[in-house]
Amino acid sequence: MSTSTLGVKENRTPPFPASSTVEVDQRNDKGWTALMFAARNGNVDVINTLLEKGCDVNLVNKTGQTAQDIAFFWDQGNASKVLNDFVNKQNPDKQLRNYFSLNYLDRCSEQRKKEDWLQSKIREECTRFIAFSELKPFVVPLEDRTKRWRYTLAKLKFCDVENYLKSNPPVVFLGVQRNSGPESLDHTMFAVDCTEGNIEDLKKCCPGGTFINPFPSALQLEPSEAGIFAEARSMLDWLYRYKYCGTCGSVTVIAEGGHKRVCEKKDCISNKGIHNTCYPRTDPSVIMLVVSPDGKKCLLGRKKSFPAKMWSCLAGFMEPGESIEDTVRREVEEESGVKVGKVEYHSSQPWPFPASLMLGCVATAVSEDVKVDEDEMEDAQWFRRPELVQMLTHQHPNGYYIPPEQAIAHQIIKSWVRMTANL
Ligand SMILES: NC(=O)C1=CN([C@@H]2O[C@H](COP(=O)(O)OP(=O)(O)OC[C@H]3O[C@@H](n4cnc5c(N)ncnc54)[C@H](O)[C@@H]3O)[C@@H](O)[C@H]2O)C=CC1
Ligand SMILES: [Mg+2]
Ligand SMILES: [Mg+2]
Ligand SMILES: [Mg+2]
Ligand SMILES: [Zn+2]
Repeated sequence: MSTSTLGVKENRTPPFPASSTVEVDQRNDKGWTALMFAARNGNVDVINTLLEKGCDVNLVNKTGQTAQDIAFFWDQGNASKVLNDFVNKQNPDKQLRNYFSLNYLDRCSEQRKKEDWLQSKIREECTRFIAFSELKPFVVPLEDRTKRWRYTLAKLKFCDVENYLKSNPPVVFLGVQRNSGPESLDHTMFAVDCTEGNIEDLKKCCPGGTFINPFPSALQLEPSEAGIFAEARSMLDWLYRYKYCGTCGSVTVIAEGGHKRVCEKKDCISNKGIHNTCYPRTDPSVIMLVVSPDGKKCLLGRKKSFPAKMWSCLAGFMEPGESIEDTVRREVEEESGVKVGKVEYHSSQPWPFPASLMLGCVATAVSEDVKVDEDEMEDAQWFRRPELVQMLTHQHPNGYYIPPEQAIAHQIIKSWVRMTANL
């Protein structure tokens, strides 16, 4: 590739005088920064200098690639390493976590069986409670409206929820927030279901506090708390839905800090050995970007329930006895008629509506003809990379777009779009 394709002007203006300053993140007409060019050319010295001068390593060019993506794509090993190390140091979770996956609590599962320990923790001064009403989280709006995230979970004290606890509502032990430093204390965290109480009392303890709709408002929670919300909401939802024994129909009681339901009928078979009717459910689902056999297009669909103009990856629930690969092949063929060969795992995401675990994959199609399942889908179509870039950046001529960055579908699509050089 010639330099002009990358947007470097052939006839440069005279060099800058020694005393002048240059904006370190200056871009050309294709959105390329100096760091991106250095990454393209594997120039580690220039990369290090630019990083020292405080350039923004997270910027993307007009085709959605960061300097890191560019170095990786062009096989610039040393440049990739320098950029990866830098990004990892800046934010160790940035590359690894999907929204709803970042949960900083130590779940301390061994403590759940210790009823005395749980009871003493509930009353401790530094324990915090996250409240829900009808599975809506109690949050505090963030002051700074210019920021990307709008809410933080309200963290209540024992005295704030003491009255609610008297009526014995579902309570879930979520884990312990470990704090380092000599003075700092660990915070034990619980979720409490306040549906039956007077929620106005809570609002008095926490000025500005409000209950928000889990979907889509919870997608505006700070990402560092999204995983705690996911754990708490999926658990409370399970406790709410599974009041009766799945084996004999008797009433069950909540045990082990909310992580188990035990049948009251002593001789019920669910009280002998380990039974999956007693433990919280997780529903594995696959979500996949299907790539055409020539690697140039990918298949997106519109479920009938989607908002107008939004396209996303195909997705579907796993069935018992299926491997992830088999589910991907079956769901893609059911929904679009396209046959899939190779399936590669991308990443996963808890999806707490109510308890899915999305297993993200990239699948290679072995056929292209589309025959849409009209029961589930409104449409399915192949899209080329440039069109996906327009959808990612909300610049598509028809107004088409893909789900927001909080959805794993967005991340899988973005990572595929980035794996090319010449858009
Ligand atoms: N995080 C993301 O980016 C996205 C997540 N999703 C999620 O993926 C999941 C699966 O996708 P779908 O296309 O709806 O699946 P699907 O293609 O299997 O069709 C849904 C149908 O499957 C049946 N079904 C089988 N097992 C089920 C279970 N355990 N729970 C509920 N229904 C079950 C029901 O009849 C339901 O109507 C959903 O939870 C959806 O919310 C879907 C798209 C994007
Ligand atoms: Mg589906
Ligand atoms: Mg399906
Ligand atoms: Mg299905
Ligand atoms: Zn039973």
